[in-house]
Amino acid sequence: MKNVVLIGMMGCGKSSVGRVLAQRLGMGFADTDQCIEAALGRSIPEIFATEGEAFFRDWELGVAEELARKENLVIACGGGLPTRPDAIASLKYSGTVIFLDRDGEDIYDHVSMDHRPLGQAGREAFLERCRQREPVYRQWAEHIIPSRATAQETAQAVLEALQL
Ligand SMILES: Nc1ncnc2c1ncn2[C@@H]1O[C@H](COP(=O)(O)OP(=O)(O)OP(=O)(O)O)[C@@H](O)[C@H]1O
Ligand SMILES: O=C(O)C1=C[C@@H](O)[C@@H](O)[C@H](O)C1
Ligand SMILES: [Mg+2]
Repeated sequence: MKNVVLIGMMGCGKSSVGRVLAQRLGMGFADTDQCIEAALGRSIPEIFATEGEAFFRDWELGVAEELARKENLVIACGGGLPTRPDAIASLKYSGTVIFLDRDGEDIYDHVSMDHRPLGQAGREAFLERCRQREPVYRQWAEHIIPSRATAQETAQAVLEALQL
């Protein structure tokens, strides 16, 4: 089976929905953020603080290319992965890309930004990043699924969109 690739803003629910989806589909689960943290033995905030964003994005590309060679996976992408066209292009080639569309205000007001280095410049900066990213997510997505219910309900909506 082709991969199912989840994209969307940080905190929209890719990791939580992805885990539920993988279980429901009997597929494996991979999370690009976790792959990078495991490979480097450091947390995302540490990586951003010591190496910077460009270094992280290069790793993200490498992980995307590696996962794209596999199949039968639900892949939760890092929120910024689609800002590198080469990274999301390789994953799109490997599967179906789903944009989990959750309102930026809802995310900022309810999701902790403690471990999200690019979420720490305040509410307006976060919402501006959402506005910049939205067309990018839309451009790559085959399906756009509102992510405003529980992870289970959002996973169910993804299954229906995939007709699975
Ligand atoms: N559809 C949803 N509606 C409301 N809250 C949700 C939804 N899906 C997940 N959540 C909650 O939002 C938080 C962020 O979810 P999650 O970590 O899955 O986001 P993410 O998209 O993987 O973020 P990141 O890009 O930073 O890895 C979690 O606390 C999760 O329980
Ligand atoms: O949206 C982003 O740029 C990010 C989202 C997270 O998944 C992590 O990849 C990291 O915090 C950066
Ligand atoms: Mg995640």
